[in-house]
Amino acid sequence: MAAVLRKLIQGRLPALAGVLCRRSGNEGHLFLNSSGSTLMQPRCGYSSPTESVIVEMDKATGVALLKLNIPPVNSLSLPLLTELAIVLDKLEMDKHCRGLILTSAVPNIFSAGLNLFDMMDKPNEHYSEFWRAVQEIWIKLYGSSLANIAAINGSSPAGGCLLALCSDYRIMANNPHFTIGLNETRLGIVAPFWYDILQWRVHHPPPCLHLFVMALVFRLHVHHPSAMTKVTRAYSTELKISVSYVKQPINWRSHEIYK
Ligand SMILES: CCC/C=C/C(=O)SCCNC(=O)CCNC(=O)[C@H](O)C(C)(C)COP(=O)([O-])OP(=O)([O-])OC[C@H]1O[C@@H](n2cnc3c(N)ncnc32)[C@H](O)[C@@H]1OP(=O)([O-])[O-]
Repeated sequence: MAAVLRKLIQGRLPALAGVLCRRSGNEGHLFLNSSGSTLMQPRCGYSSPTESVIVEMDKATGVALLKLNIPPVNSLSLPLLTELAIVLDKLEMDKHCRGLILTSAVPNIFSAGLNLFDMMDKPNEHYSEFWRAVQEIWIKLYGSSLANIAAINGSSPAGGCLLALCSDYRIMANNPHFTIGLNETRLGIVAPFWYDILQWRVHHPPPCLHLFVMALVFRLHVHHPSAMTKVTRAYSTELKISVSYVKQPINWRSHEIYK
């Protein structure tokens, strides 16, 4: 993974001016608490159970390791989405940061996708706020100037798959028990049309190409390589077109509709 990341971060644009996250000489773990403020901890620090996004910044490489840390399944609740958005903003503005790896601190689970309880028995205002937060994450990850990798170390259905697709590169643990894909249709949830845009980000075949194809076929798992190969061939034309759009920056004005 280190080699992949090194390759990806080559050519990273000079860091943005301004550092939102002020650091002392004590580089190491950076935690974001529920109020959005950061707490510096020594490199060998540990995460408090209440920290939902843990950031371990490696000063030598400029790579931040982001670990989702909401047991039992890292479901994307409004607070978690909000925290993640704040972390991404801070890293984007951190002149030391050149790339990030998104992974999970919860064993066997990357993310169970959107928190189902945020999508039921709530007032309409909540749904608006929740969906806005979902789209913010997509826009921030998709539009990030940092090289970003999803290290998928567990199951990653639905919105978890979205996080992976937003990244520049995906690496998934080879475990037959880990599943990934768009299962939300079973719940009556239709993937938004902007999911299509994610195909533009798919490059570096075959791993992320496989993942993209998985997003197109319902409940196809990574450990079915022969099925994957067939589907990949079937979509090869579309994928070639997609590659030309890789890293296409977001035009915020034209995406007003998503806000
Ligand atoms: C943007 C595009 C559109 C996206 C749409 C979506 O993402 S829609 C979302 C589509 N996502 C899904 O449909 C996810 C479906 N979930 C799964 O496939 C499995 O839970 C698993 C493979 C993630 C983990 O398997 P496992 O055997 O390791 O664990 P387990 O199954 O025993 O669950 C442990 C606890 O977590 C709870 N919980 C789980 N998910 C969610 C959730 N999303 N939310 C809230 N809670 C959730 C579960 O109820 C249980 O709670 P309990 O009873 O202990 O109080």
